[in-house]
Amino acid sequence: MVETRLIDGKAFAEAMRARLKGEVAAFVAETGVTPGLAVVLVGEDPASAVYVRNKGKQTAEAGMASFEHKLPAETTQEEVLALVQALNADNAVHGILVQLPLPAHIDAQAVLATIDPGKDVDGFHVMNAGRLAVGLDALVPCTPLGCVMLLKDTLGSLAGLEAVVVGRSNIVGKPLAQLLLREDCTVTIAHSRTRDLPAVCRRADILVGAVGRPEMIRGDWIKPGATVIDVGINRVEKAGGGTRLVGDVAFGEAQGIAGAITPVPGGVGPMTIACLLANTLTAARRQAGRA
Ligand SMILES: Nc1nc2c(c(=O)[nH]1)N[C@@H](CN(C=O)c1ccc(C(=O)N[C@@H](CCC(=O)O)C(=O)O)cc1)CN2
Repeated sequence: MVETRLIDGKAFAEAMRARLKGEVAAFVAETGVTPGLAVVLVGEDPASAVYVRNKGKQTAEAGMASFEHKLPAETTQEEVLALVQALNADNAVHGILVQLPLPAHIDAQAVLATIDPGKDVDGFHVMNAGRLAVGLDALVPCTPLGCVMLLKDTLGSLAGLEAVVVGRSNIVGKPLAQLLLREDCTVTIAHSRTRDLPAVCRRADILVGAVGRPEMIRGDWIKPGATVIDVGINRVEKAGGGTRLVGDVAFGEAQGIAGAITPVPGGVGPMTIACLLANTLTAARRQAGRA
């Protein structure tokens, strides 16, 4: 039986935001420029509306300017592209984020491709994905960046560790694999067609769940002592009515097996917005020629 340590992403993100607030104040004093983040929300998805509200609030708390653009669900692709182009040209805006998912009639790839790569604080533009893949400086997707920060804080050096990322999305799985490779891990990306997924997971010193399937990764898939990062945020029905959030990992079963694990909520989720603020400051520094 292993004693399982809880990785407190909420506390880590709070400390990071406090640090960033100081760095933003120093940047403003030095340059006279206030970093600005524009967030575009299309439609009325309730979870997205909460995330966008929190982004605006935390951006302002960090001393940065927040520009929110809320568009109705029936907005056309051309209208979204025109807004992104206007934000690209706006000198007060250093970071642009289009909240995902977009309504089905909008081609998300076309929208992401229109964002100026220097203002792409989500790191989803192919230019940033490519730069990350070949080891050049890039704006890095926020959730994977947050995962690696928590891992390094928990484990120190990640060099030589066997990492298994379950999930191959462009937003989390693929960029996270690139970041872990950059940390000299031996990386496997597993997915729905992987043969004997439990056996692949059992090899992992670092096991990441990023599939969006509630509690799919069971306790007996975890190698004793492994560090488990749960990126899943799944809302499920509670037995007595109402809903609760669970991750992609069966958290209760992981107790006594994993060496350390991120909870849901309060693990990886809060790191996403903290890293977004960090990317916005990085983008502003680069645009001001200070990085
Ligand atoms: N353009 C983007 N769209 C989306 C991203 C993204 O990084 N860029 N990620 C997710 C949503 N997301 C941010 O946008 C996000 C998700 C979760 C959290 C978070 O703090 N979660 C809390 C629980 C929140 C709750 O109660 O529902 C936690 O895990 O503790 C922050 C941001 C998809 N879209």
